Amino acid sequence: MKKVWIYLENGTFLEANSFGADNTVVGEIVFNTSLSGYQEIMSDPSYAGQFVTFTMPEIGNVGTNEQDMESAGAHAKGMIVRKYQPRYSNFRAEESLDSFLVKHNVMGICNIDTRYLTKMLRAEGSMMMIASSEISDKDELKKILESSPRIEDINYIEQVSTKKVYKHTSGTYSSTEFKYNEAPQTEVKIAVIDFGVKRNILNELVGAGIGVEVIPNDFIAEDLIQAYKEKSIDGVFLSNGPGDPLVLKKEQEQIKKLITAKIPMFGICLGHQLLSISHGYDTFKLKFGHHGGNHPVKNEKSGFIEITAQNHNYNVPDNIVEIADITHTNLFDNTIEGLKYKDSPIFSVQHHPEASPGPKESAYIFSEFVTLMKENR
Ligand SMILES: NC(=O)CC[C@H](N)C(=O)O
Repeated sequence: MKKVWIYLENGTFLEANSFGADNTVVGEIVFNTSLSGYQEIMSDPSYAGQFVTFTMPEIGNVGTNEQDMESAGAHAKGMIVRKYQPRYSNFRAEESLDSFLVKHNVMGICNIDTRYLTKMLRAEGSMMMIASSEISDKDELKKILESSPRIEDINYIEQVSTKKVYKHTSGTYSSTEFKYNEAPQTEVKIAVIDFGVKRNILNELVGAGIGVEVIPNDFIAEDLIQAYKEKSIDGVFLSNGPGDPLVLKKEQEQIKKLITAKIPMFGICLGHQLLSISHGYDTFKLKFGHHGGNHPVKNEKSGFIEITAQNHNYNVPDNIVEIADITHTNLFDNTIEGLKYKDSPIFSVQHHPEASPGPKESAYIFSEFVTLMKENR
């Protein structure tokens, strides 16, 4: 097998084997504890700029297929796994994970102690790293890493947002019939602002009876306010997306105008963070973030515990309770997972109700958005 070398900013230097694309790449290393869904994770645009360490020890055994893509490409810088399994076996598989990574120019790093890496990241926090299938010299890798921009210095949204407006019409995916369900009758219409949206969010919105038009990140608030006044949209959805939400100044300015216009809004993950920042409450960085498919979240309204899919490094601050009610709380670390703003038709969640990969028990949230829009029509 080909060799690969990785160097982390805390001085850790390791040799491992590589699959997927050959390259020399700098990114932020995080760990993900999901047991399944490696393809959905690699094609989730929110991972742009990051290396994902999988705690699941064997990866690759179900191959990859077109239906499970969360976007048109694979956006993570690389994946780090204990064991890469080249022999895949699944009736939906179309190609191996190796050729999938080559096609999307993403590095695969294997035969590495991912438990050691995960424990280190848990103790020291997410950090920058470099991986190379070409350079084996530690000092040279260190030099490149130190002269490269950090994740918070790069605007990854520009790379992953759509360049043109489009309508999304596909409904939710049936995991018993292995096909997309027919979209129900449209009850309300929205504009989805694409910061790197996952396809399954669009599927769930459509599946809840929402007409969906996806627009680029460089949207103009006045156009949406006009569309809302003319009743050609009933609300706005703010998507998930990569990187540090604090760097997205242009987007925050536009969102502030939508808040003032009292347009019904719903945000997931990065969208949730941008709503907080645009209300004047800046996000902070968690030590190692939440990336996995088993995070218990308490629904503060019903009292029920939902097991959720998560993928974020940043969080909204506790003092946002001055202007919003907490609707959901993470039971791993008590951080805020969901908000309903007190005087406006706006709510948002930090976790991923669309799952994909992960449990689907938070999917009711999409119907709550429909109710909110109907109530404010
Ligand atoms: N999935 C997302 O939208 C992630 C949001 C943001 N990039 C974070 O890491 O917190």
